Amino acid sequence: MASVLELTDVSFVRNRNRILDSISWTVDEADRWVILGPNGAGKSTILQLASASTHPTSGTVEVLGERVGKVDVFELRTRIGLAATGLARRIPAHERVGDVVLTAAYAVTGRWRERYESFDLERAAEVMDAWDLTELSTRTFGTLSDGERKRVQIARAVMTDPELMLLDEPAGSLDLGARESLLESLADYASSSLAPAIVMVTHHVEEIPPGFTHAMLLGEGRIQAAGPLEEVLTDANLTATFGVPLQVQHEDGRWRARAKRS
Ligand SMILES: Nc1ncnc2c1ncn2[C@@H]1O[C@H](COP(=O)(O)OP(=O)(O)OP(=O)(O)O)[C@@H](O)[C@H]1O
Repeated sequence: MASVLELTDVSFVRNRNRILDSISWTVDEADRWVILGPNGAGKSTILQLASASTHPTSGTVEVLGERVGKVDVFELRTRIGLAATGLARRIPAHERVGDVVLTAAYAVTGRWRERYESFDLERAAEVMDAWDLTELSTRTFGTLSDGERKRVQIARAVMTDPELMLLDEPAGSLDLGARESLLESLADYASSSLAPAIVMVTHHVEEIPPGFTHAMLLGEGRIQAAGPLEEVLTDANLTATFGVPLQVQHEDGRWRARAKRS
């Protein structure tokens, strides 16, 4: 099985702060990973490295077989789907939903003079249908609810058929109904043999979509545990990572965690 992402002994230091420390991690093409950890653990920084948006201070990052630092990152980024809040902030509020998805074909936000081919238009329609956005296609991005915006961001990332999909807290700030419906869509997407490798950052085990295969627990910039979900999501590992006694349950493909009663 080919690896799509390989971090070898990666450290990332900013303002003398060691944000990531000696991270070695491999993602294979059939993997669906979740990265869990407390605030400030370094989760989003790992996604920035994986999306070739930044370089490690030491160690090496290989994305889709290309070594970051030795390759044209603009070309490489077109092969990566990224749905993150920072990116969503760059989408103009007046942009129509259909155009937010379509403009991913040119890796731009804000439709201008690009000439779209009929296959771009067909692909955008297909993706909007799969992510329940067809009825919203003429609405402007600024008028959408948080849940709808998350869907649009993911659809935009899916649009270019990426070889690696990176999702930063896709269910963060969603109400229960919006969360459940998004998780269902993510589970459908993840279950397709055509879907790329997926790495999703979250704070909550409840947000792990059914069908995800692996977990990394990150604490203070270090990997606390990484591997198949069932091996990693144990009471002991979650307790050590989040610093409170936790009890984890797994039922019907979903995970739950709560404080252990003494
Ligand atoms: N450019 C920077 N300079 C200094 N510190 C930084 C920089 N970027 C990130 N940090 C710090 O690195 C740590 C990890 O940040 P990161 O956003 O990766 O964590 P996270 O696990 O995604 O957090 P959260 O769950 O709160 O989103 C934080 O303490 C953050 O303040």
